Amino acid sequence: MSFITINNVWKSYGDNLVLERLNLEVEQGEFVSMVGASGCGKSTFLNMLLGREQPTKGSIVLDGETLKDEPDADRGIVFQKYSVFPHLTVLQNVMIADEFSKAKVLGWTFGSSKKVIKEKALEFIEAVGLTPAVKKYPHELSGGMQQRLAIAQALMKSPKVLLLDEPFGALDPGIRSDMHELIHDIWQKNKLTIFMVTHDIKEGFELGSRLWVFDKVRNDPQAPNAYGAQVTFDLPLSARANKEDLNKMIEKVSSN
Ligand SMILES: Nc1ncnc2c1ncn2[C@@H]1O[C@H](COP(=O)(O)OP(=O)(O)OP(=O)(O)O)[C@@H](O)[C@H]1O
Repeated sequence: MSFITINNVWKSYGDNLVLERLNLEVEQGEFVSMVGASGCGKSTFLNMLLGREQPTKGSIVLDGETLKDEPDADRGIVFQKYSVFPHLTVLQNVMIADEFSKAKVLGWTFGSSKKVIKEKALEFIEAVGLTPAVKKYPHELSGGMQQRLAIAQALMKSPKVLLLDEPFGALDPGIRSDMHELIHDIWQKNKLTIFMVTHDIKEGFELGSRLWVFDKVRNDPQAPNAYGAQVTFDLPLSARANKEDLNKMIEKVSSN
């Protein structure tokens, strides 16, 4: 059995059918990039993986268990908009991300467990390159640094699956490519399974080990909500596609 199995998943909101007939299998350690037109249901799909939304029909099975109907520590998420706490330092922001650490950070628990959490937080802070900023507050950080902080927070929960919803959409191109390196390294080192929504098809090709294109196969102009999107392309990608292959693949997907 695959690590994640998506069994005939349909999702609608009222009479708006957003996704239909999704049948997909994902192995542990895959990095799935997801692209598609605005409004075709990519975030909705991510929200179902997170457990924040339920399929209208069908099921999603993670590691042998049907997903519960609420988010848990198995799945960490990083959004385009930074989710850091403005009144906490970098270190406190990462420590508080630990599921059980809230009380400890606030001072109700002292001693060795707090020390362990701090050590773990410092490791992730180092992994995302924020060690020099450990005592800084979010308003003292650039956009890229805040996003690094959000990634460290997500990793702190040791998720089996990392969900990225346009994580680099708000960043400048130079910083984006640094972040690509970072997320690629984190993916490899932690053997994570990653799902990333992006509007940048090139980013999807560069970063993923697999690319899904969401699109509507059927379209009724008289009833635009009657049909949902499906995954119309499921392309395996080499570890890091070279530029020439990349351009060929982009042309192939863009012409469809
Ligand atoms: N909570 C909700 N209630 C009702 N409709 C919703 C809800 N969430 C999403 N939708 C609808 O589902 C459809 C898909 O939205 P979704 O945000 O998943 O698309 P997307 O592909 O991620 O779009 P974008 O690329 O613009 O972020 C849209 O028609 C949206 O209005």
